Amino acid sequence: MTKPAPRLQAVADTPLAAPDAPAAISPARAFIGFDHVTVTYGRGESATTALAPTTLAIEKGDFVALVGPSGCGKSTLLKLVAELLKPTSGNIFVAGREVGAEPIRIGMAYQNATLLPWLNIRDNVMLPLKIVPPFRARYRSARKGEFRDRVDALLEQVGLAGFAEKYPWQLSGGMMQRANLSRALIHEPNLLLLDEPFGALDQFTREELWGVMQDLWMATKTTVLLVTHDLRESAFLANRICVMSARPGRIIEDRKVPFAHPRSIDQTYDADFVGLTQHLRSLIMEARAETGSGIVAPQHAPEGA
Ligand SMILES: Nc1ncnc2c1ncn2[C@@H]1O[C@H](COP(=O)(O)OP(=O)(O)OP(=O)(O)O)[C@@H](O)[C@H]1O
Repeated sequence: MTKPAPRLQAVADTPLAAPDAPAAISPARAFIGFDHVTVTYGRGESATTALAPTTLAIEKGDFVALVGPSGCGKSTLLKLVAELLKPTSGNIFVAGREVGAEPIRIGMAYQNATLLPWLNIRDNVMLPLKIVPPFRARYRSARKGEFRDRVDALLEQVGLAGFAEKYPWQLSGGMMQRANLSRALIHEPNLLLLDEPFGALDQFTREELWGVMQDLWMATKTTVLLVTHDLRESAFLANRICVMSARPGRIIEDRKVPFAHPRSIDQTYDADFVGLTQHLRSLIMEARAETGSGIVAPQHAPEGA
């Protein structure tokens, strides 16, 4: 079995280079860049510092997984990128500009599929095309047939062929998440933000959707930021994993995942793969132990183990 990588101590807001650390680039030149960003919620005695000074540079086309103890600031980081939250200090860059300077197309999917119950699946998935420029103008100029074909093609790609006319309540949880992912991707986002989108699914459905997500990412090469508690999921999908400390969160390790895509579920039981997830787990266990807080999802044991 491959030896787990050595534990790395981070002493500043920039993590020490892991053996497979991505090349260092300046946040201002990155596709997504965090430059000494902090977040404190509230004020005075009720203030909670969620994010300690964090510097991070994500390149276009990266699939980055954010893992760490519960409450360490992973979702906070996603909200900053989506401009749902402003940093308390520091600068955030998107596509080489200050966040918000030039809007980019963002797709989002969360743990609970937020499909509108009164729309069928096709109309749910079509929604961003009605709202987001430049598609909005084309939708108004009666290109609906073209968009309908586009939605149906994507539904087929995610395994929902024949379900376009169904309503969300007629689908299983896994099917709803397939539709949710389709809606997040239909408008060809430059950036996909995923906050535990597979967290509520059973293991087999989750693994199926990892395959769907991997295929979609390989086809589109959209930049993805995935928050997950499932370390196997992070190592299956991402080409880069950032591990965060307990709150106030900071990145304590930033490493490339050394396995070529496409990856198979069987591969996740290989010694190298298990070594990587064990290493991530030990980092998070140590981070949790520092504060006595946080929840780490158990690793899935190999079948028959
Ligand atoms: N609006 C808010 N007001 C006050 N505190 C908040 C707010 N949002 C988040 N927090 C706190 O900030 C910290 C980080 O929250 P965040 O949701 O980013 O963590 P997380 O790593 O995504 O957690 P989990 O893995 O459990 O989903 C937590 O302690 C949380 O309680």
